[in-house]
Amino acid sequence: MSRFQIKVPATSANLGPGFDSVGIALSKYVTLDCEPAEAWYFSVPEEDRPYIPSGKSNLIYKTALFTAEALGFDSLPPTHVEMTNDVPIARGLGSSSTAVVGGIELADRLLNLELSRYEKFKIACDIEGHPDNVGPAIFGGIMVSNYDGEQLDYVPFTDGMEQLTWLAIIPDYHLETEKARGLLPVEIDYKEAVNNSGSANVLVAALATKNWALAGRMMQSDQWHQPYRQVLIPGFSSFKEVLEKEGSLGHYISGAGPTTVALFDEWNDGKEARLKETLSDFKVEPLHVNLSGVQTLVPASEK
Ligand SMILES: Nc1ncnc2c1ncn2[C@@H]1O[C@H](COP(=O)(O)OP(=O)(O)OP(=O)(O)O)[C@@H](O)[C@H]1O
Ligand SMILES: N[C@@H](CCO)C(=O)O
Repeated sequence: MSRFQIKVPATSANLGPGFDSVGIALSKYVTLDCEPAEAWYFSVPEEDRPYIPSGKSNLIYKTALFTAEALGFDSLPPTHVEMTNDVPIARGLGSSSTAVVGGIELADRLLNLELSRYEKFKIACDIEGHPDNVGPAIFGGIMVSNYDGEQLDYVPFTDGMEQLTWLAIIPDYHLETEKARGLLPVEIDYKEAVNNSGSANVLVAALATKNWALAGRMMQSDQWHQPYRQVLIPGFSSFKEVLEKEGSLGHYISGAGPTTVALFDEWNDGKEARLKETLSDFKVEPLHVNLSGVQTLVPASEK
């Protein structure tokens, strides 16, 4: 085995009413530089060490082993994985998906599995439970998908996405997905569900036909999860006025939160400077679509 590098994009899930079903890959990355070693070891950036273990309890390793075992192998060649992480942990930008998708890619490479993207997606869904983050992290672009525990149906699309800016408004605290899911109701009224499903359908049709203004409006119409989760995001109710003043088409809680993402079809330095000043309690980062999904790169000297 030679040295190689795996690069996995961040993702933003739900996009409002596309709950557990719609997601986009964005221009922030976890990079894993891998080389043969005597024993498994993950070099984790200092600020992430309280949350990401360096040994075999690391989610990347656990996922790689799960993948290997699912394919009939009982071990993986020991590897030193040096992680560079630009995807903040537990902020709603798909950090756990970067680990899951990175782990599958790692097993694929170490054991020459040559899994298809569909096979990787299926394994990732079995681990993550829902497809909306792992799908775009594997394929890039926007992914619309459904997984019922057995059947995985999906439609990726990328057309026209490059022109959009997805502004991430990132608080400086963690919110674990498990906690944010714990706030959701067990049941929902039939009429309300029909209405929510209608909003999600219009969201997807608007994205597919590049009707960005309508897509933005639908992002804000969500009633599946945002009304229940807003309480965990101080300041969320004040974003609308601030963002609309700068021409935002709509905004939503990214994944399980606490990051909010706002959609812009026109972006410039002036908007960025003003929003950074107004939203100074948050890290404000303009992001763009990632079109490739996860990639493995082998240095020319190792080929
Ligand atoms: N690079 C990584 N390597 C290993 N484990 C990671 C990595 N990044 C995240 N994790 C694991 O995933 C957990 C965070 O997952 P969680 O689902 O709560 O948040 P998220 O994926 O960032 O948010 P969301 O799913 O809403 O987008 C961390 O506590 C850690 O256990
Ligand atoms: N769809 C998921 C994304 C976070 O993993 C949620 O909102 O809980």
